[in-house]
Amino acid sequence: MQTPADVLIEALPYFREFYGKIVVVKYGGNAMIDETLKEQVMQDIALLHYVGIRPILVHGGGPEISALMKQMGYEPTFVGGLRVTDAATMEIVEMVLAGKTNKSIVALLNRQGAQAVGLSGKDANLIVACKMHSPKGDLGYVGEVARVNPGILNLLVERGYIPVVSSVAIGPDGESYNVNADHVAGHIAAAVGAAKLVILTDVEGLYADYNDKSSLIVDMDVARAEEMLRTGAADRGMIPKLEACITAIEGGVPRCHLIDGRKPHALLIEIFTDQGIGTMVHGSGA
Ligand SMILES: Nc1ncnc2c1ncn2[C@@H]1O[C@H](COP(=O)(O)OP(=O)(O)O)[C@@H](O)[C@H]1O
Ligand SMILES: CC(=O)N[C@@H](CCC(=O)OP(=O)(O)O)C(=O)O
Repeated sequence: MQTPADVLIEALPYFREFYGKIVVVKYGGNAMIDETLKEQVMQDIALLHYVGIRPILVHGGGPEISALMKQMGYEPTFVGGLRVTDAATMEIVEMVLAGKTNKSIVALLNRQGAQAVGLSGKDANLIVACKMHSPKGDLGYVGEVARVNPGILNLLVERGYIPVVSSVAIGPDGESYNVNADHVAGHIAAAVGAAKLVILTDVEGLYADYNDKSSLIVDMDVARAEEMLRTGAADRGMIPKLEACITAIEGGVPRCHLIDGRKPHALLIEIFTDQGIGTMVHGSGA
């Protein structure tokens, strides 16, 4: 029978491995809706901070954007997991993500004793984007990351603040772009040299076959992630997540994880226990 001390001792090698390192956490979608879970995620992030890890939180908020769009009489449309974003939708996206969602996460983290600072990709030109030209059609103001200027993030984490980043980016002429939050997380993880990218989502992890829940992939390399994108085995919301893992790993991040944000304290289980959780993506041969 494991005692509380055993649990802490099991975590010791992980405290040591990640002490002083940056861990980028992507939090979004449906895992963000439940208030109890939300509070637990904030506790986990505060805990990372208090054991000397430097977390950066990148958040989404797709369901909240869709809810406000519907309230305002617009019908949300997605192509390949990305929201078709006309000018009116872009305004709603910015109001929700950079406004309400970002500030509510900051407030929740600060209630856990952290010093969180909310940023959008516009602050200090953190995320510069250009229009995404998708082969699937014109997505309007959907952006792809052209450049990350991580200076502000490094400054904040060195001073003990927890950056909370929304995925609204700035274009070359100062215009706003709606960038998928998974894509932003992948680019930020690469730009800051994170030790890990952890993406919390609303499934156990990546299934080889989504219709077969016994096909959870525990561990895979980038080549297999690319293959799953090519064959369509990962579709809808999983597409940007796998793309984010590939971007991060190609940018030097050793490991990325897709984990179940509906599971209480999934983040702590992933980082501090031997068992791990969800799907780990790593470089070829790692
Ligand atoms: N092979 C797969 N394994 C797991 N999930 C998949 C797969 N293919 C598609 N999906 C879908 O991806 C979704 C996760 O993406 P999304 O809903 O955008 O997450 P979030 O809202 O957390 O950003 C899952 O709920 C599932 O419907
Ligand atoms: C282009 C695009 O799709 N942008 C996303 C941005 C928010 C997001 O990514 O939220 P989740 O992480 O909750 O899905 C959107 O408009 O929904």
